Amino acid sequence: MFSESAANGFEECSATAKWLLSKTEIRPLVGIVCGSGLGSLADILEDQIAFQYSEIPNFPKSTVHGHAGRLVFGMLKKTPCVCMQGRFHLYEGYSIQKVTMPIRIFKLLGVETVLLTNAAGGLNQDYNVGDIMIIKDHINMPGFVGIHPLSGPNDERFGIRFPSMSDAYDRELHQLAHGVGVELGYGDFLREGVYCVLGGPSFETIAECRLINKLGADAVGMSTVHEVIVARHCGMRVLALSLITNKAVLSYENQEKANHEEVLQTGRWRAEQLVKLFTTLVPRIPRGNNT
Ligand SMILES: O=P(O)(O)O[C@H]1O[C@H](CO)[C@@H](O)[C@H]1O
Ligand SMILES: Nc1nc2[nH]cnc2c(=O)[nH]1
Repeated sequence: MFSESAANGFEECSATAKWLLSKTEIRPLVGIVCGSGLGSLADILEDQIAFQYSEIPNFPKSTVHGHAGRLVFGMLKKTPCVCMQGRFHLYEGYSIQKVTMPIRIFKLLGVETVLLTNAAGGLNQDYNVGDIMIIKDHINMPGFVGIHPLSGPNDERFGIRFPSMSDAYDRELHQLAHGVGVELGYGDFLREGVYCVLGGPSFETIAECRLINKLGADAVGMSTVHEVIVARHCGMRVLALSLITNKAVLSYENQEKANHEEVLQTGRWRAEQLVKLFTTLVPRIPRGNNT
């Protein structure tokens, strides 16, 4: 129906948002994106109305194990939410515009705050598997070579041509998440750090891990950053969390190898704590002050 070059164009996203709004009375203020193995976060929503991605006009399909491919609307305490149970990645073959299209749809649904989660490899040698890292900043590796979700003509209806990214990760939400984590007794495995995105789908070599660690990254993955940029471009506030699902291999003495099954297993193991974190956090998110 729509051409790929306009995959996240205003008209295309509006048509999809309009279709969704005609099927549910929920008007979400918070949008949640579930990372690999973290799909159970959607279960926290009450009075659910769920759509398979395949039935939503103009929506991509999930192809990765651990990403169910459902868009779930529901209430969390008194907050209306929408949750992507499964996200899209560049390595699936989607254009960067298609990967980030759901974030623009969030905006057009009325979402003010986006909560993103991902599974990531821990580069910081102090990190352990199962740590939850509040992302304070990112390194957009694909962006260094022009693979950027805002490349191409800018549509002012979404945002400005040159958006700042020095305030990409909302400091108030960061403090809120940290406070809730401590309150729930998660202090021992709560971190804050820098996330680096690479294209995937292969995991990193040892030399690549060493390089990005030296550049200042604490964790590495294949998602989130494009979504953050698009969310900030259109003025939604962002909180992003990485679950450290495996330790990145930085030494030739180490025989370990990253693998997707371990990533999913760690997701299932920590899901309960993430569910509690979100259930406590979401009702405390301030409303109506987009930046
Ligand atoms: O970032 P999410 O979607 O959590 O998934 C992460 O886990 C997968 C690798 O196991 C990659 O897709 C990586 O990006
Ligand atoms: N690139 C990358 N993505 C991941 N997702 C989960 N773990 C990893 C990892 O070690 N590297």
